[in-house]
Amino acid sequence: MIAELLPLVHDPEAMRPLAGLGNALREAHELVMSCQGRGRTYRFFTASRQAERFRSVQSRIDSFLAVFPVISHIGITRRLDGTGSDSVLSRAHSSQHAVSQEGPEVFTLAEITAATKNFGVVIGHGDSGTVYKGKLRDGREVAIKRLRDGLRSAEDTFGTELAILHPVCHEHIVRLLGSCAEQEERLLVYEHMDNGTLRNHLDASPDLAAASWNWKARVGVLLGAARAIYHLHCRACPLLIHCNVTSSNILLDRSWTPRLSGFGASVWRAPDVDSQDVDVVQTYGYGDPEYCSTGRLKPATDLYSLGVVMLETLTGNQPAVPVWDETKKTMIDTTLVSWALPSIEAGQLGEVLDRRPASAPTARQREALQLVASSAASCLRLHGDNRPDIRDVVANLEKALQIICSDMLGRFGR
Ligand SMILES: Nc1ncnc2c1ncn2[C@@H]1O[C@H](COP(=O)(O)OP(=O)(O)OP(=O)(O)O)[C@@H](O)[C@H]1O
Repeated sequence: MIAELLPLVHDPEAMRPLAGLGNALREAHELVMSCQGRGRTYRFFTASRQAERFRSVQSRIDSFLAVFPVISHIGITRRLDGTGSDSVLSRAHSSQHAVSQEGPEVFTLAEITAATKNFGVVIGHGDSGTVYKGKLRDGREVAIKRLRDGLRSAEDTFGTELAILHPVCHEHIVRLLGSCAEQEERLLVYEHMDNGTLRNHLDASPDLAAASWNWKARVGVLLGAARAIYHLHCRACPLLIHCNVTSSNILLDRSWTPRLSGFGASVWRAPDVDSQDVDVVQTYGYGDPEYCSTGRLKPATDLYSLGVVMLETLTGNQPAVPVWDETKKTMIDTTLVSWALPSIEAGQLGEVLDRRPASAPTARQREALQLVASSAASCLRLHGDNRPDIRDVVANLEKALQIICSDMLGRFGR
């Protein structure tokens, strides 16, 4: 497979998904050479570190192999088209949100250490590592994810985000600017998002949430996230499934534009198949029950997680809700879906609606929020095939936002 991919490394249409393959192979070669002709004592003392480096480079090579079906699809399509210039990829690239024109920047550890003032300001923690604030020499503000040393999943995240996220360029998706892989360090450098995550804002105190976090803002954030997923499912090249849509992975930039992040578990969507056999660990509370029981991943898996995010945004609750258990006489956690969905399906949205944005929404606001709630309910259907297409979700959210905006115009004359 590698032999078939290599000639495409410099192909204008395939080079972006394959950016970094050459480096990964070179690193693997250097590792093999560094082990040869060494004495037993050297091998004894360096074995575990070398094994770790082998695992790391192998996971990066694996992530390139995952794109093989897409790349061969390009070749076949191009041969069938009999043209190199108007292939499927060229047409997709001509869309407004094209892929990035350059490969990821490679930073030295010294540059990263200087940018973060020796990893001085922590802005977040995730499963795969810690995120630091930084400022590059040219003045760009960045968020730098320092992946946890020695963690296999962290190595996977590094390879996957570089191969998958870097080529994606869209107004509602966080930009991955570059990386650093030096010594044991694996670092990813993103544009800095100044206004935190959707989760941060839903957790904010009632005063703050009421002031800055009205229904227009909330539906606008959902619409941005849905447009990002639409781009991944229907426009990106190659197509992608995000696999980890959560309210903590929806960040807000300086102008409060929502931007989807957290691509460490994402996968390329194989062309012409309904579902694919992929091992993905979903965040608790967001897991698609169909995927959990079948292990078959579909774009509809992202729709389920988006449905949970929509419920969080409507109710203000976390994906796990503490409720009183009468038989156990104690508080237990239940899922937000089982807590909120029955009320929504019974037409009683008001019972679960967050009261912080407005204790009594106007009739037009209620109409818009009902539209969002119905969309959420359809995303949360058990069978993926019964969930809507992401295009329908985008259309519903656009309509809901339009109703809220025209209601505001009518009331405030703005
Ligand atoms: N580009 C960014 N700008 C500002 N803050 C960020 C950025 N990226 C991440 N963060 C902050 O760091 C936190 C952890 O990041 P992230 O969720 O991407 O880490 P992770 O290890 O991939 O986590 P997980 O796998 O659990 O999603 C985020 O919740 C957010 O608060």
